[in-house]
Amino acid sequence: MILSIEELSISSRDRTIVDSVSLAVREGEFMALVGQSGSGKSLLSQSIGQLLPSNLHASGRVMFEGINLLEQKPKEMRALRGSRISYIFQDYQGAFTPFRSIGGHFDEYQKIHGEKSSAVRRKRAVEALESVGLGAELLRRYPFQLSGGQLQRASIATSLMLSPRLLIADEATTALDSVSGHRVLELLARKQAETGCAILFITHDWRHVRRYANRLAVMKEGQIVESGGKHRILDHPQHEYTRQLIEAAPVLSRSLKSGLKEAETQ
Ligand SMILES: Nc1ncnc2c1ncn2[C@@H]1O[C@H](COP(=O)(O)OP(=O)(O)OP(=O)(O)O)[C@@H](O)[C@H]1O
Repeated sequence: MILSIEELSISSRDRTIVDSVSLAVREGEFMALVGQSGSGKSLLSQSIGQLLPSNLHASGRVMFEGINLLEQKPKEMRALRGSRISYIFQDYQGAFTPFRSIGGHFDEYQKIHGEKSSAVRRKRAVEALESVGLGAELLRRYPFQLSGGQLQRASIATSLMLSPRLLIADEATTALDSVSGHRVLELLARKQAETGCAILFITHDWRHVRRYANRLAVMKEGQIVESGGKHRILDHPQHEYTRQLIEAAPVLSRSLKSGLKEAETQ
């Protein structure tokens, strides 16, 4: 188990938003987290990296490589984030400062994580860009000179540069058109196969669940109502809410065969 969330609750001053959730992510697996808007998926994922808004408090345990992340000091968490645990967000544009070149971002990221040699930083940046299908010439460009899909790929390259063991992707493809979104997912799946990192993938898109996930967890009103192997849940959902979600997903409500065909042509 790479990540074990045990009885995690997240509360504001006047309400409990995530209520005693337990969830495990295994080494190297692709775990999808689904559920209606506002059910607490993003907050759950933010709590793993101590990224919750300051008015919210997390309790319980978030065990990663033998340590409870909720108890780590901010400095220790900063060292872990980006190196052992990485995030990819929907708002990838927010990850870039407008007037710093793409190369500048890669450089800064590595400096923060202790790489002192500028030659090594440059080499790694080029490799990282190439690994997501982008050329070294992009290093000199500024964020506004890249398309949405290119920028998201550049942000993924940054997230994967230091070979994290856990990648948390919160609606990473939502802001992209379906072709770019599909490319990003293919890229993530390929990088996962190469590096063996686990992925916790938050999505509303059941085509992605169908195609890429190994296991999934379904969240409703701050609780996980069902989790397990993808095929078990998609073919034999136990919880009424899961059934409703699957029925509401246009691709999945048809037969498996046509659902797959549609996903493949995206
Ligand atoms: N800083 C905050 N203070 C108080 N409540 C918050 C705060 N941030 C989020 N919430 C509330 O917590 C609930 C869960 O939010 P969260 O963003 O985790 O949902 P989600 O499942 O990720 O939704 P979506 O699928 O739309 O992204 C929502 O009701 C939201 O309004």
